[in-house]
Amino acid sequence: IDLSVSWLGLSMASPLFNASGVMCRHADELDRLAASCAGAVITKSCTLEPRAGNPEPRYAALPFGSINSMGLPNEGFRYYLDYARRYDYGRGKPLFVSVSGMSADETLTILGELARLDLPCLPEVNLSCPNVPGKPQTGYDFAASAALLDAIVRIYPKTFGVKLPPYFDPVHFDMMADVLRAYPTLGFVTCINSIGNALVVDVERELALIRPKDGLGGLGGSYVLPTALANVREFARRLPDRHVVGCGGVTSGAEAFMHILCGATVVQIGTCLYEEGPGAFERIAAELSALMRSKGYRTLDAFRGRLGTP
Ligand SMILES: C=Cc1c(C(=O)O)[nH]c(=O)[nH]c1=O
Repeated sequence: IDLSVSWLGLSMASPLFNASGVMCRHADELDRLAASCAGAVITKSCTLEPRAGNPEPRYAALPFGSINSMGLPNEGFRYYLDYARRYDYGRGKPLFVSVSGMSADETLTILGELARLDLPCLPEVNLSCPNVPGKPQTGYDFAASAALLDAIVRIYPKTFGVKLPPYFDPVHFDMMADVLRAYPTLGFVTCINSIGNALVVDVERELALIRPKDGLGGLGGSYVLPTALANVREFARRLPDRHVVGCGGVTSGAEAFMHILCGATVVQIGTCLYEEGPGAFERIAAELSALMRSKGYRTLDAFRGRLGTP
């Protein structure tokens, strides 16, 4: 069974890696991911300046996933560019740098610096952070997304990707795909970010579970799997010459299989990684491999994007 993936000039021994935000804020965490069975590594979304993020409690594990309103805590883009400079690309694990400036200008400044360094890492531009009070999710504003992408391709000449929020209406799939299709250097779209502004209640204490935004936070984990799969399949259909990175609700080999069957090239793992630790990569890869064997598939290409309709 061959779980390898070659895409965007990269080669990965496993299609699984971390979702930005989980186990990737500090260099030691990133090194731990690089030493794990993950096929790649992506950094926590970065801003121009370091951020402490939102007041705690800001993360809670739930029966079927998680809720978070971290508020973009990160060490600042220079820290991650420095990590990207020192990273050992020779070990065959691609590095992705997630960028989520507090403004379009911040994002452009960060990408300009990244372009100047001309490193093998790829940017994943976050259009979907739901947890910075007062900061809208760019991905839900199609004109703002197009304007940002227009500016990005002027200052960043190489391949990049975007992290999208979940959409819930075919018209929105059409509109966002029309925006993204206009940028030939947009090599991948990551679907999905957390489902924003959910509210989880502690009945006994009669309190919201997390503090920021009076309890509103992004939902992750099994709760979001069906929405994630729909977004993966709908964008893979609309952007057949780009890659879709699946993200959302992967806790097992079967769910990784679902994402790839829906068209994902590779798959990110967030909540499950946060709760289980990096051993999740080995376990899920082994489960995926066993499932493929039972179905007679030897490679991911044998079933990628082949979901049918009854
Ligand atoms: C980058 C901020 C994000 C955060 C956060 O830092 O609160 N949480 C998410 O679920 N998705 C994000 O994109």
